[in-house]
Amino acid sequence: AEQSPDSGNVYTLASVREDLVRQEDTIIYGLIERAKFPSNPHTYDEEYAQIQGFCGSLVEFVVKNTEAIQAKAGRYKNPEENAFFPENLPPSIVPSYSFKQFLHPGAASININKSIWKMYFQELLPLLATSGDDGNYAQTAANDLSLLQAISRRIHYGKFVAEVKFRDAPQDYEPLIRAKDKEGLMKLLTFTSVEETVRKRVEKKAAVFGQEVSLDNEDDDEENHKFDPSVASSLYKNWVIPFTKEVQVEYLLRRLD
Ligand SMILES: O=C(O)C(=O)C[C@]1(C(=O)O)C=C[C@@H](O)C=C1
Repeated sequence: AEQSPDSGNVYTLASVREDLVRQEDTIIYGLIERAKFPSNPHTYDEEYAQIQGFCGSLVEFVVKNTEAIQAKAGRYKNPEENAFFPENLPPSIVPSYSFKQFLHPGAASININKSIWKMYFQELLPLLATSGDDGNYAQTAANDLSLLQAISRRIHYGKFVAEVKFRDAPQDYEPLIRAKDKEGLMKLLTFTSVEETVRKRVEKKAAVFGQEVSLDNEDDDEENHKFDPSVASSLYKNWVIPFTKEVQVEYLLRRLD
């Protein structure tokens, strides 16, 4: 297709919302994959891990080392990605793609993965995983990481949502930014009906994607889900949407620097 001179503007409110909808699928599959394993407490227990030359739990070991490999392979060159342990990540060793400079440079300093990490282990996992131990600690940690990454990517995508909203109505945002009016910004960027639609769709997707599929119609079992669909809507209602909004406010506060 022919590129218009304005094709630097690849993001619109419709396109970022479409992207958020697609990211729901990734998060829900991530929930299904993590729910496949029981709680497996040894994955998170520093005393149990006893890894030579490493201080921390098995999940920290897997996340830190996987992030280091992915950093070398260029993952964090993409402004949509934010590491959980950004300190001391090795540089990329692969040729770099030139990503569109869409965000204000202040975006790079926003990383709320510490809050996401805490929410994930303290709030989400107890709702999602049945208690038990099946020994699959490494697999459990790997599934934790891919779900954490999907949630983090979704939440930090708020930077793009905020930039689009700012460009669409700078006259509304600028006075609030100058006044550092967090509450006013929060109100201006909120669309309650959109949030409700998101929550309902996520719950429906969780029920549909988590269904047992059988070829015999009689056997279709609406009750037997791979995880409780209300966990997905709670995740969005209590954490994903509020964190996405927090990222938007943080981004906007830096937008005129
Ligand atoms: O769609 C938007 O406008 C967003 O900012 C995203 C989002 C969300 O996290 O789903 C957050 C705030 C809005 O109130 C509605 C939805």
